[in-house]
Amino acid sequence: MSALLSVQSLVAGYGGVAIIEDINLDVAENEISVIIGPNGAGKSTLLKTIFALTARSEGTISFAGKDISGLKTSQLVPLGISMVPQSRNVFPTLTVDENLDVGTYAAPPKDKEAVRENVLSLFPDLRDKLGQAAGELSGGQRQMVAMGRALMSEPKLLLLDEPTAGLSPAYLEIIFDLLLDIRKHGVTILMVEQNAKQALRIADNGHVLVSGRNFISGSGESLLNDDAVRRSFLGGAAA
Ligand SMILES: Nc1ncnc2c1ncn2[C@@H]1O[C@H](COP(=O)(O)OP(=O)(O)OP(=O)(O)O)[C@@H](O)[C@H]1O
Repeated sequence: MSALLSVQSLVAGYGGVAIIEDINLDVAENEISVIIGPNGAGKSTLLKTIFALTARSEGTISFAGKDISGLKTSQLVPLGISMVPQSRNVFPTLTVDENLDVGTYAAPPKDKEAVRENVLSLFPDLRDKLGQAAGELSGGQRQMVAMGRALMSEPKLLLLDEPTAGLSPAYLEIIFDLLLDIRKHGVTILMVEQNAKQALRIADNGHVLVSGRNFISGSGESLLNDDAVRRSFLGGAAA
């Protein structure tokens, strides 16, 4: 099957300095794909470049068979790409419902109410918080609002930057279970995660990045069982 997202020979960075030096990566439709690697490897920069928030200088990015390399973020959302950034990913003074509504601005759905119901069915905990300011919620609940907002544009591909950052182990499991539910709704997921072992356990495929380049890619299971990956990126312990 051809890839939903294909990144070829990507070079990108900030102010003319390349952070992504040469990245190749394919994400198949309806898979969960995880990017791991050391701090500063360029993982967030890769996601931001795919979502046109960081400047690409070389290489191509294709989505659903179309070259999207030159498109702006506002053009990517209607095509079916959405992103949840790592931090400051909700509007704290807006209510939960207003935050969800913001997610429809760039690509208004035909039936907003049906999409909202669909999103709330994934995050039932948010139902009795709809009128509350998002800034008053716990970290895990805020992450649900951010993911819900991103899903309001009905994306085919959801980019998530460290969805479990700063969350308790209990919430970490909740978020990973939610990702499996989101995938069941037909959404393909590409995420960056520091909780690499847990993420690889639910992932179809993983990509280890080092210094802006591919180090190794493979199925989640094969990376969990790879000695070099275990030693250098998973804390050494058996999977
Ligand atoms: N807006 C920016 N302007 C300039 N340099 C930046 C910017 N954002 C990130 N960088 C630099 O790019 C490099 C890669 O950062 P990036 O956040 O992509 O790494 P990462 O692999 O996601 O790291 P972490 O796991 O620590 O989040 C770092 O050296 C960082 O300082």
